[in-house]
Amino acid sequence: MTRAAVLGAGAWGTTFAAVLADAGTEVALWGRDEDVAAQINAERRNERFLPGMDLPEGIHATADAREALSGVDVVAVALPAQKVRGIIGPLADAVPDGAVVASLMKGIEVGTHARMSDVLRDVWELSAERTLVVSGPNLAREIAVKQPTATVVAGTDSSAAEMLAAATASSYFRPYTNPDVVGVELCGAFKNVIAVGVGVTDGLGFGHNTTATVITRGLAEITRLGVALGAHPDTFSGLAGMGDLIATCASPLSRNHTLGAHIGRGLSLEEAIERTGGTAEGVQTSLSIQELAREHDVDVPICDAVVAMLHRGEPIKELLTQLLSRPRKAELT
Ligand SMILES: NC(=O)c1ccc[n+]([C@@H]2O[C@H](COP(=O)([O-])OP(=O)(O)OC[C@H]3O[C@@H](n4cnc5c(N)ncnc54)[C@H](O)[C@@H]3O)[C@@H](O)[C@H]2O)c1
Ligand SMILES: O=P(O)(O)OC[C@H](O)CO
Repeated sequence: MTRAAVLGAGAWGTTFAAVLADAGTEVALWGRDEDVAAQINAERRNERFLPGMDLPEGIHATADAREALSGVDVVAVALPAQKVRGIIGPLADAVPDGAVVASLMKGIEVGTHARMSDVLRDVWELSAERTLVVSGPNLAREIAVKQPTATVVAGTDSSAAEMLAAATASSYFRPYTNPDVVGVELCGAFKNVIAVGVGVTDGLGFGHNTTATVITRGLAEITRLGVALGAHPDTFSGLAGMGDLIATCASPLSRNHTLGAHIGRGLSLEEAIERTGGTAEGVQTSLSIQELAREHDVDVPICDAVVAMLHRGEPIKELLTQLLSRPRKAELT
């Protein structure tokens, strides 16, 4: 039987632990809060991060990360993207030599512009073959009640990706493998920025035409940057690309979408973060994406508008006018 450790007992880490347990994988879930771990073990609930959701029996929660990591075949990391480097650094010697390590995170590190799998590789000195990414249309609260969904397990070593896919597959969770780590990971991070943008237009009271426009042109931005970074063009129309964009931009469960809607209704960034709760990665990742795009000479006007709104407090209506009055261009380039 495969043994897994999940680091991070927030909404997604807890849900992913349930996915592993339901697939027959033995799973230890690490969270820093002892009360959260105690409640998961005693009541099969994580009321702080996943209120109202029942968890399966097979999860052993602990506040001791070294205990969670001991003897596992798979390590899955679900921590806030901007904090993960500092949190996992001290655990480097506790990661078993042969274990594959998967990033479940959807962000790009500010300053370094590193994708999360690169942060894991850097901090834990992992080979590319041992490092995986899981990303797709995966809203935690839907999966926690076993609503059917699919995801992508990306890895350069197909046998490692297949191992994690087998360790997560169940009657409600269908993993596909993909060798395009760069593309899958960029999709997961960049879609959060686009979801903030769609949330803003919702908050302004605009309808489905606007939503569809931002999603579609957002996908064009993600694809342009991804291809410039060496990703496979087909990844962007797949589950991690279009699939996750639809889920995140359409659902009120998305923290990024919700945060954008608060901004569109006139809240400040601080108020929006407070009201949203949980980790809305698009806020900081918008800065990294904008800088990455500049480095690679890629045009990302929606991302630019999100950065201007969130981080420079520029008026939304003026930014919209600027977006719509840019020089016209052909859709196909
Ligand atoms: N929630 C989802 O539906 C979902 C789905 C797919 C991917 N993701 C991604 O997973 C990642 C985690 O998201 P989440 O939804 O679980 O976030 P969350 O806000 O629900 O949980 C964050 C977790 O990180 C822990 N944490 C924060 N700071 C810490 C520190 N200094 N030391 C130790 N632990 C710390 C918190 O205690 C909590 O357990 C993000 O990158 C997100 O984009 C989320
Ligand atoms: O709640 P969000 O906005 O972090 O989105 C959650 C997942 O990434 C959706 O796939």
